[in-house]
Amino acid sequence: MVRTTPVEDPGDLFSRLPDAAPYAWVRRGEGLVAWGEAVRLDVPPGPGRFDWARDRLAEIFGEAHVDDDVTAPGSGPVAFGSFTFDPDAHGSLLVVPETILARRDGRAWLTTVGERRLDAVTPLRDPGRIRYGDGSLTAPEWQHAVARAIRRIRSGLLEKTVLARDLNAVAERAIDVRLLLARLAARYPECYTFSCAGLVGATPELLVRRTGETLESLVLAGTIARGSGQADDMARGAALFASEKNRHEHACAVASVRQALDPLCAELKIPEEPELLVLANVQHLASPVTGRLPAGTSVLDVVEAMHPTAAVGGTPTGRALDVIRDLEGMDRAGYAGPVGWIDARGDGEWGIALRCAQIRGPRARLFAGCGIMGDSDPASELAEAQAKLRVMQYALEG
Ligand SMILES: C=C(O[C@H]1C=CC=C(C(=O)O)[C@@H]1O)C(=O)O
Repeated sequence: MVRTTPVEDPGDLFSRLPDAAPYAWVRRGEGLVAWGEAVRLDVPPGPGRFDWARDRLAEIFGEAHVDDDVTAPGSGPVAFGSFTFDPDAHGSLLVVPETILARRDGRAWLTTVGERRLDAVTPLRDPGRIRYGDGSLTAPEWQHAVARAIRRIRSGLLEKTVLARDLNAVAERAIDVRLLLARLAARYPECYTFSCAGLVGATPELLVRRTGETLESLVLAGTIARGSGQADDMARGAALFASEKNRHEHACAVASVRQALDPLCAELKIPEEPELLVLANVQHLASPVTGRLPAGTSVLDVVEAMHPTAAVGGTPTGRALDVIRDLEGMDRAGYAGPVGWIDARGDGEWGIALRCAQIRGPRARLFAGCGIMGDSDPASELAEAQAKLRVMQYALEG
């Protein structure tokens, strides 16, 4: 029994979360937060994982008795999900939460699955001092891996790959995900602040939003650090635009999205030139994409067609993934995989899980990666990865 009813404006969505493992997808104060587990699906690895997930969800949603007084994208039953980057890895999952609180376009609603329970909102807990340790590779080892990838690109084997690194953190006390969400949303309002089964972050990259027949996506690739003032910032933004390396890196990502969406969309609009997306830590080249989908195409069909884009894989995809497997030296788990939500109509929003960490009790595993081209410089890529890691370091430390 699923019931959705309109509610008064709840204010800050995160402040309504009880101290349970929360689910969230929020940008500029709008989106969905949720808690409790009515249904949990562990998605079996393999090439058919998105089809399996879509079909199992359709069965589950089909069996529900739904009483929905709102009928908007995200009303009625919703599943949050996170898919591993590697289709053959375990760990992809979908959860239909028991309680969902949402706000969108001036409307707010509450969805409950089963009996309505009142969960007490406890005060946020500080995790205390954070200590960091190397992840799978030390910084010099990772730079070495980047140098090897550059050599393979220069030999003509591939055009682009994306190498990531991880960083381990341990707090004095269990990490309260709600605190991370609040800090991320305040500092990165342009990004999608997300939480799903311990994978928490603020990603600037929208893989796909499906609203009826309308598709939206935001392709990102090409990065430069923020400047020390407005003039410096603008000069850096202009340098990013003029950088052949970054424009080429961005063009690879756009081409991969075009290739994935062309067969799916009746209309597809991709601007000729990227624009600049300025975040608190870095600036990116960004291409907003829109398209029209045939009726009946679920958001998960689009996710399946798009993952992995060249923003997190490379060009050509197969060879780039071989290089990642060979040189990165780690399991990406949910990092760089699709994360988001889907409702019973097939509408939903999915991002690429970037600027994120996997949280387990007092431990966090932070991730960041960089597009590697033939003219990349390993030391600059390391600095870029460090700037991207700062997102979650800030969330942990405040
Ligand atoms: C792989 C990441 O970023 C991607 C998205 C935007 C810009 C990127 C870059 O310039 O390298 C990456 O392609 C990451 O943040 O871990």
